[in-house]
Amino acid sequence: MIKLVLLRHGQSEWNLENRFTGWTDVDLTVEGIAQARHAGQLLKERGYSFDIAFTSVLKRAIKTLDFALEEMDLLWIPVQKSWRLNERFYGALQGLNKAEVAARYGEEQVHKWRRDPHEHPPALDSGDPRYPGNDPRYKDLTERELPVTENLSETMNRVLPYWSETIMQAIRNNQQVIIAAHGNSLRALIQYIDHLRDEEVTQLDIPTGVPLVYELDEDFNSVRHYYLK
Ligand SMILES: O=C(O)[C@@H](CO)OP(=O)(O)O
Repeated sequence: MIKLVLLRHGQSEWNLENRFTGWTDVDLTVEGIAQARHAGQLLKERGYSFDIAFTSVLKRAIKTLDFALEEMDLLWIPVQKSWRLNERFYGALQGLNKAEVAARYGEEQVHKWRRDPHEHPPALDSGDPRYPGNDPRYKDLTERELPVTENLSETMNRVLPYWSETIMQAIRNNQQVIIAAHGNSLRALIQYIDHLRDEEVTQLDIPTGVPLVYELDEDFNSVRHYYLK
């Protein structure tokens, strides 16, 4: 039986301020750090250990992983970072307050932007300082790969190659894996692993800093899943 641990980052500064975050590289709050440490303590108490970790190139996920691994005395394991595990790119909404956007465009529209797998948030243009093409960490991405907006289904399209080519390969090599990532990159992965319909993924909200264990059979079919609490 394969046990895969998924961990959404701890509370970030913009979770707290209720702002659309996406690829903005905001830090963890004090509460977020405590959540990450608690996640590591729980994993240790329940006997989990890891051979390799995967995370995004955003510090809220990287630090969450590090705090959790520190609690497990596993800071030494290899960590692979990929932009493919980044949060969904929220386009021109990044930085805006979710309640203020709802007051302006209506709750229904904001709900669609946030949870409809096929709805695009407004795009930003490549001259915008928030355009990732200006950020050295994305210098190896092609223009096609650099997003100006993303819906959940496009997030899934860039998460899945990393899952099937890199992470599944590590699992096949009998490595115990933890993935520390983001609300929407994990939702995309879970939709795929658990064969969720669009309506089901719309209902799925993953809490910050709580380890989510997926048990998979040898063909990577989901058998059951549960949060460690
Ligand atoms: O702002 C974001 O990037 C995400 C995660 O915090 O928000 P939402 O849950 O609205 O998709």
